[in-house]
Amino acid sequence: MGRVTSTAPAVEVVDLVKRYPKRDSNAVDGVSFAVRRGEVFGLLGPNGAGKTTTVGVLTTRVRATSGRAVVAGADVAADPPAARARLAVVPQRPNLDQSLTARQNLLFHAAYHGVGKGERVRRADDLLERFGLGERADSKVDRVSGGQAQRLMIARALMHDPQVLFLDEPSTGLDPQARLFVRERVRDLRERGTTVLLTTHDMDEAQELCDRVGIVDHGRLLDLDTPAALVARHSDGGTVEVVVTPPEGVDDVAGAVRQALERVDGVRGTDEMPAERPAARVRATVAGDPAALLAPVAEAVASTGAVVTDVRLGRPDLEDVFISLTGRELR
Ligand SMILES: Nc1ncnc2c1ncn2[C@@H]1O[C@H](COP(=O)(O)OP(=O)(O)OP(=O)(O)O)[C@@H](O)[C@H]1O
Repeated sequence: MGRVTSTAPAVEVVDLVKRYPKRDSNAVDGVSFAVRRGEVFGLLGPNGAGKTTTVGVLTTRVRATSGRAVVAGADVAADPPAARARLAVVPQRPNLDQSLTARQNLLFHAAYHGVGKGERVRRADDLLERFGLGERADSKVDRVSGGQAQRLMIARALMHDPQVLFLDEPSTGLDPQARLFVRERVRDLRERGTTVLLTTHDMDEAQELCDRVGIVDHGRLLDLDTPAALVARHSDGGTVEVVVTPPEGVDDVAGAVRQALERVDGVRGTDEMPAERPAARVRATVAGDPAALLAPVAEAVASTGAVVTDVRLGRPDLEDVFISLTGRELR
């Protein structure tokens, strides 16, 4: 299939609104964003934020109340078949055909999308191999594990060579190993130039996988940028935690260390944390990057005569961004 060669975005959403019947608020409440071609883009938000509904509209499964959505140049409302030919979706819940083998699931999907016979067989072999399903190719799907089913759904989605792949909560419910495998496959797809739009409520997944992340809550897009830029914009600072051994004859080493740390430029405050006596653990809340304060913190501790035996940096992440934007935790 011919690829779109212009610089038009892979996905474009303008003022999208979806209100389900008999609901008194919008599930998607005026969302606009664009995904670049070749990008891995994440929608990050808690359950009920409107991520699945947004993907539903983009994949022609949900009809928008208003607004516009375009995938690989096809307007999803005006020309759903064109959109469906250029996109693929891996839904949250498994929807494989249980009566078919793994290979048959792939072949039927490709046949439905009009891929010729020789090409279907070639693609199925290639994808079964890439997704580590070679040995499972001729097993009935009801015998495969949850992780294998997820891999098979992604492989199936790729059978018609989509330009944009939608992954709805790709690693929810998977064990750590299966999760890792899915993440590696998403990175492969990026290298191959496939645009990926994924939804997640897992900030580690968003931070690790996505070139850019849109933070959604209550149907609204609160901010959108690279994970690093979001963190820089919405969370200032982190923590430096030190474990210290007191010098001979000092009873309140924690108090002395806290006093010394509070005089360090960039330290906003300190707390004493539980520790095994006679060691003490003190956490300093700092402005900016905590790594930049390592040297002055070490110096301040040394000035008390205590010896540092452990240091831990607490760097801000997308969870802090979410809290800063909404006042609530993501999970
Ligand atoms: N078919 C439906 N009919 C009525 N309300 C719905 C329907 N689907 C979703 N909703 C509601 O729309 C809102 C957004 O749900 P949506 O599933 O899009 O959120 P989400 O961020 O994807 O969360 P999840 O990860 O739980 O799917 C929620 O309040 C949900 O209850």
